Amino acid sequence: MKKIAVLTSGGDAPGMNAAIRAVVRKAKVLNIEVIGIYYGYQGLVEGQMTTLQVGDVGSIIQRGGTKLYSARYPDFKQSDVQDQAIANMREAGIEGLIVIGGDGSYRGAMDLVKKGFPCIGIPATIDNDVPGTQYTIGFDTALNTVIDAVDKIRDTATSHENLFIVEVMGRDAGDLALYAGVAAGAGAVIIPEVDFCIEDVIARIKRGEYRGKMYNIIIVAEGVMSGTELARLLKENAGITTRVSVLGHMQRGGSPTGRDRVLASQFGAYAVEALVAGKKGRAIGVRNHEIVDYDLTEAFKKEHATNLALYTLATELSI
Ligand SMILES: Nc1ncnc2c1ncn2[C@@H]1O[C@H](COP(=O)(O)OP(=O)(O)O)[C@@H](O)[C@H]1O
Ligand SMILES: O=P(O)(O)OC[C@H]1O[C@](O)(COP(=O)(O)O)[C@@H](O)[C@@H]1O
Ligand SMILES: [Mg+2]
Repeated sequence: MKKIAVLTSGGDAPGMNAAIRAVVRKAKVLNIEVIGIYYGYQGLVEGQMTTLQVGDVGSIIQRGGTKLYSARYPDFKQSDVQDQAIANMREAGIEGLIVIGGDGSYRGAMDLVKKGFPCIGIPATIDNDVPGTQYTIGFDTALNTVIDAVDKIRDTATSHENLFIVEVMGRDAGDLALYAGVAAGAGAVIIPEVDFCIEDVIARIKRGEYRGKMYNIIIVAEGVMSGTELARLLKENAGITTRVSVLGHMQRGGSPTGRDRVLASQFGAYAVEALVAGKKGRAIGVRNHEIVDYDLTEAFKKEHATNLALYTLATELSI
């Protein structure tokens, strides 16, 4: 293999740049040229690409976002659009593609594999919702961003004895909300993987009040409902007044944590090795500290499993 390409797709995640850097540098070690595709699948179809030299990925390991830009490009579900992407890559002499993204991006990659073009997926999304890997690039950074935000909200919540609802991203997954809830000591965590019961939330708040807790912080994952909706339910069902803080896209930004940088570096290098070894339609992941590869379809056909033991712990520790 003499020439490969790399792109970033879907929601950006801190650490994507570190993964791009690792791909380019590992490829250099193996004497392989790397083409960077701009704007994810859209750029692939429109032929927006450039050669990435070792120096082009200098000083990006510490930066959030993605140097290659990203896009959501629904047209990529169309077979003829995918054919165009493959034609562009073949014309440019590209023999394999590394896709850095989430479950949606993996579907696109698998379609290319089915059409005979080798692809490897690197999981990068703050949602941590890619089945088959315990962690995705960006999750740890986003988690620390949420923890920092909740810590700050706690300062004002305690000072004014207010009850706060913090709405956290994650699409249909509750990992970000759950891990942040444990790490920031939230009074309650509401995630899509556990049936929602307004009475339970109210009981939790009342129990806190009974033991003298005059403020509270409830973390709700966006996949369950919005913070505003939860505020309305608490008001209507128990007359409880809350303030709502929607953290929004700040959760996707910032300099990646050490953990995300290391993971991204390992994933990037491993993906290049996998392509060179002739693998195709494989997803890279981490399981019990070991970097592994597995069937790409497993990453979007299976359900993402959150850590329910951690949920139990969260409820136990926030009595
Ligand atoms: N079923 C699909 N078939 C082909 N391409 C897809 C499919 N789903 C998503 N994609 C491509 O992957 C891109 C990113 O997917 P998205 O779900 O938005 O983000 P993520 O990859 O982070 O989960 C989409 O904009 C689209 O170009
Ligand atoms: O910025 P957008 O396009 O509104 O997307 C918001 C979504 O993107 C995310 O930040 C990341 O999701 P993906 O990794 O699937 O792209 C989700 O947490 C959130 O629901
Ligand atoms: Mg996704």
